[in-house]
Amino acid sequence: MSSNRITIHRPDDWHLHLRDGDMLRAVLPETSAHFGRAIIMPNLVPPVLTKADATAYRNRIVAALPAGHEFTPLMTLYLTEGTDPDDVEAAHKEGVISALKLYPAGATTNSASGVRDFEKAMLVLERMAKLGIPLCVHGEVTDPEIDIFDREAVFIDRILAPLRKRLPELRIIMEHITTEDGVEFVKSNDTNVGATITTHHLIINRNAILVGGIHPHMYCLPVAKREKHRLALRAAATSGDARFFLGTDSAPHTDDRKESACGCAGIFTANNTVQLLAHVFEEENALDKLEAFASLNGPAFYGLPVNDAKITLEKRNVPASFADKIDTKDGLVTVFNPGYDVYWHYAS
Ligand SMILES: NC(=O)N[C@@H](CC(=O)O)C(=O)O
Ligand SMILES: [Zn+2]
Ligand SMILES: [Zn+2]
Repeated sequence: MSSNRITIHRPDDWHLHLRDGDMLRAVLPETSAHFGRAIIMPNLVPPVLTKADATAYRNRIVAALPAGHEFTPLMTLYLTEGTDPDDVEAAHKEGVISALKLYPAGATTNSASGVRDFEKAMLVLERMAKLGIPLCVHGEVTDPEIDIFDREAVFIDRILAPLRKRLPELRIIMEHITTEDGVEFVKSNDTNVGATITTHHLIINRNAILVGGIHPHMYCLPVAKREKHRLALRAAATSGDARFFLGTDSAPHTDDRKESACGCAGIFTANNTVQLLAHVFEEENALDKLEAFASLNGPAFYGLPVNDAKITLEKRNVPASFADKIDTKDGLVTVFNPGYDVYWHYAS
């Protein structure tokens, strides 16, 4: 493979926020232009709770797809203490859902209906383990005494490790890992545990949020950590280890809600992720591992085929240009800016 040109199977996004209504219509094309499939997060207001909710949401997504875009939304249900195991089983057997999503109550955007008492979710989790339905986890504790930079590591110790012991057959994806602890936890388990890694957590550390002023467009949850953690994430993503795969966590919020006294968490990367990843993997001398991370490991974990289509990226001596804002009827959404030019383009 020449280091200036790379052909890979079309990528998928294993963690994506599309929202609904006007926002959905504005952001969906930015994903469907690049990705074959995406795991669609259920944290709408109100959340996607049942098979019927997921079916209706999937139909709204498909209806919003631009002509000519080939894209399959993979739906999830939002796990609550009231989730009905029989509804989950029916949604799985009818092919409506690909996973359930666990939000500790209060951990992140629209997580108020999440789980407080994990005992109350055990019946559903046991059914999922039996049926092989994966659990996507937002892995942060919400205990106010725990420092925000420690919340992922503490979640692993308090919640995830005990859950693994209790239900070793449950397939778990630690979403958007941000720490060396997350990487080590995945590696110390078998193939029933995987993790998604975002584009932005491979690029920024916490300085990007706080140095030289406060940068609301660099704020997401879990919050970016110190540099050693970014390096651990880079090593995991570029290792080829099948348990690590791309989940952009592209999460649109309008500028007025980000640039505020209490700004929302979420970074939008749908439209520049693929080119940014080529840049990152080249920096790590690992372009040959890009396909595993973006296109192969995710489908393997979810038991799905790899996309037939291929894409070719090439490095040119002119920078790629990306929209820096997405125009929506709700307002502008700022796109993640890595702070440098990227020379990777789709080959025409
Ligand atoms: N990642 C974020 O900072 N925000 C996500 C929620 C989430 O994935 O935790 C969102 O819905 O905006
Ligand atoms: Zn999350
Ligand atoms: Zn998310």
